[in-house]
Amino acid sequence: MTSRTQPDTHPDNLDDLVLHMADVGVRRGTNDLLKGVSWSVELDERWVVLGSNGAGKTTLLRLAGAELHPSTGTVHVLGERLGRVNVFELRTRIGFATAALAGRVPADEKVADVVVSAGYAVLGRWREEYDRLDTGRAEDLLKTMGIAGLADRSFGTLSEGERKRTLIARALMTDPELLLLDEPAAGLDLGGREDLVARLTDLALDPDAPATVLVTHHVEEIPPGFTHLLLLSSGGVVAQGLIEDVLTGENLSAAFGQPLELERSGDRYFARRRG
Ligand SMILES: Nc1ncnc2c1ncn2[C@@H]1O[C@H](COP(=O)(O)OP(=O)(O)OP(=O)(O)O)[C@@H](O)[C@H]1O
Repeated sequence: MTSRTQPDTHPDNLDDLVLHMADVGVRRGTNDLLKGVSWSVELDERWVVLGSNGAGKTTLLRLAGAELHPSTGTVHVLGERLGRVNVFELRTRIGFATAALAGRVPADEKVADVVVSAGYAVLGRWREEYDRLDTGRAEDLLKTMGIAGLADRSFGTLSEGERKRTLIARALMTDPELLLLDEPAAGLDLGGREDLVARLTDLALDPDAPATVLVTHHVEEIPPGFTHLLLLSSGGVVAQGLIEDVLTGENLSAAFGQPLELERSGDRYFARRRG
């Protein structure tokens, strides 16, 4: 089992680290949602967080998004320690695309406005005046995500895949220093998934793109270009490090609690139960 050297509690290279967690636990009642998690993400890294239902992936991402505080241990996000920083300011530097956010977008909101309103940290355009630079950037992002033609449609009329792409465009609108994507391919059909994987690969390979963390249940959804993998199980880290080192049948079997074999085809991965 491969594991990167665990970071210290007080890293001296904090400036190069987008995320740094040291021996982090999140406890609710008697449940440990996360325990003993130590993890760091550098500026140019693109991480996949993989694990079964209930493994703690969303909890980990919410810590990274400064939406949650740890019960134990320390979390630094963009050099700021949670608990000692104004999280409202910190969140403006983070792009976060989640299904929970999709549920809060008003159904009659125009797609272009869902994206552009991120600059004002609001959902639902009201009286803000957006300048030409903002609307131009929103148009470019919709184009990058392949949905420029939907700019005037209302969000409620979009398919699942179109909604996911709109929310990724919104997450990128503020030019964030950290991009967090929670199960971006969940609910997509095969074509939609493959299209999204290709777009996320383009993003991963763009040297100007922010450090990115993508949560998924499926190795098939790992976009080529992503560099690192953290495997979670029952709130703990099974393995972490470079994808080519960490993504093995042995580690997957440990993370998902059953004998799994992994196949690699080109730069994509496939997994199935052994035997
Ligand atoms: N407030 C809470 N109180 C108690 N348990 C909680 C609370 N919030 C989450 N949990 C539990 O913590 C565990 C981890 O949840 P989390 O949403 O982080 O998992 P996940 O890996 O994202 O799961 P999924 O893949 O199903 O979305 C789950 O078993 C969940 O039921």
